[in-house]
Amino acid sequence: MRKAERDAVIEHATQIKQLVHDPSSFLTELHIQQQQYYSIQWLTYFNVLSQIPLPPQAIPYDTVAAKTKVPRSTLCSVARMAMTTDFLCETPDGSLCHSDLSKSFVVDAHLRTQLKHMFNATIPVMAGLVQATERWGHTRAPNETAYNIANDTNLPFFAHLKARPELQKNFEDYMKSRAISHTGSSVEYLLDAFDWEALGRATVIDVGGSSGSTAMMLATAHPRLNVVIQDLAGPIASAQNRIVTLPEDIQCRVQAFEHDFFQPQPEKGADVYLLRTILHDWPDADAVRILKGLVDAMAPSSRLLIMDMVLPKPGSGSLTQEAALRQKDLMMIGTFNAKEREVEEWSALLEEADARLNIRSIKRPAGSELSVIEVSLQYGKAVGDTVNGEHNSTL
Ligand SMILES: C[S@@+](CC[C@H](N)C(=O)[O-])C[C@H]1O[C@@H](n2cnc3c(N)ncnc32)[C@H](O)[C@@H]1O
Repeated sequence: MRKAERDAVIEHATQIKQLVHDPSSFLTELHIQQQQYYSIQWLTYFNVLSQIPLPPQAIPYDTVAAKTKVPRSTLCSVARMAMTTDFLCETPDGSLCHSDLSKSFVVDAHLRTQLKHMFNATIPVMAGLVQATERWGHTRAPNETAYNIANDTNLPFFAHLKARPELQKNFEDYMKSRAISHTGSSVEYLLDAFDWEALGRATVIDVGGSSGSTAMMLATAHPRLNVVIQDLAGPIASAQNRIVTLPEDIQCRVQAFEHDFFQPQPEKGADVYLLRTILHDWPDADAVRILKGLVDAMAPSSRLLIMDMVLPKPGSGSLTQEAALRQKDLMMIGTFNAKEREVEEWSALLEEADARLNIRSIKRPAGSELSVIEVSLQYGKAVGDTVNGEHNSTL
């Protein structure tokens, strides 16, 4: 089934369920959801999934319990709760086997990375939000967040990653896996949201480009593009390791340099400056500093592409899509005291950075969680090309 059709079915099912719920059934469902979540976490933590052979084979509970050193009865109860989400199944003779869903998390390393990231990084942050709000209230400080509570550190997120290389690697792996395999945040959507061919021979600066998934994808798809990845030392080292594995004709058009985006931008007058999932990590004051640094480097013909979420108004569209975006908004609050932004907030942010920054268009390719905001440097509003395709909005 195509993603758009699947999303539509899930949306209808969600709406129907909400129509028939009463408070009691709602409460029961909340209980069930948290137990389903913790069951899958338990199974992952004790490496149960990797002990179960791939379909059509099955394995007795006793054998899995012995191999993973967990009590058989707990394994049985936890696995059977997970099965209520179609995660794992049981044969008629009572052996444990994979469902198509649980099998995916064994055979696909990217999905496994995202599942582990959710357990180890995302959920603990959300769990720390009560304490963070209680302790720091209205703060915007980057080290007074739920992340600081969850990780028992005084360091802001990126400084903490720098101090803990294993966390830095996990985060890079997570960003890479989402860029490659997450259906809503694949880097490929960037191809559909901007006319790259029209640039001809051009230079793209991927500001905060991490280990280079976006840059490599762009350089592969468009042979006339040179792409420069800029990031902190750790991700740049990873990017450089990946660049040397590229085919020669692509490798020569991708470069990676350490650059702090709070410092003046060294690459002046580039055709495109790309900020992909960067500004949502920062409160307005910092986001403005990042933008000002780019404005100083932009030529009148330069384009700034911001690929980030544009939050919908509450209840204005699909509930399930809105929830997926709001989940990110809460993560940005919990991790950075930052946020996802609504369209008016994007306009205000750009205006605050420099009154010449004009939004030319906002496009959200079908299926993408992220929109691409195309911005140029000029006085007066651009008219005519403010389109928004299937998923675009007019400003
Ligand atoms: C959410 S990730 C986005 C990565 C990439 N643009 C993508 O879309 O996959 C944010 C990136 O910003 C980088 N970053 C954080 N602080 C930075 C700074 N001061 N200067 C440059 N890069 C920074 C991080 O290392 C990380 O790679």
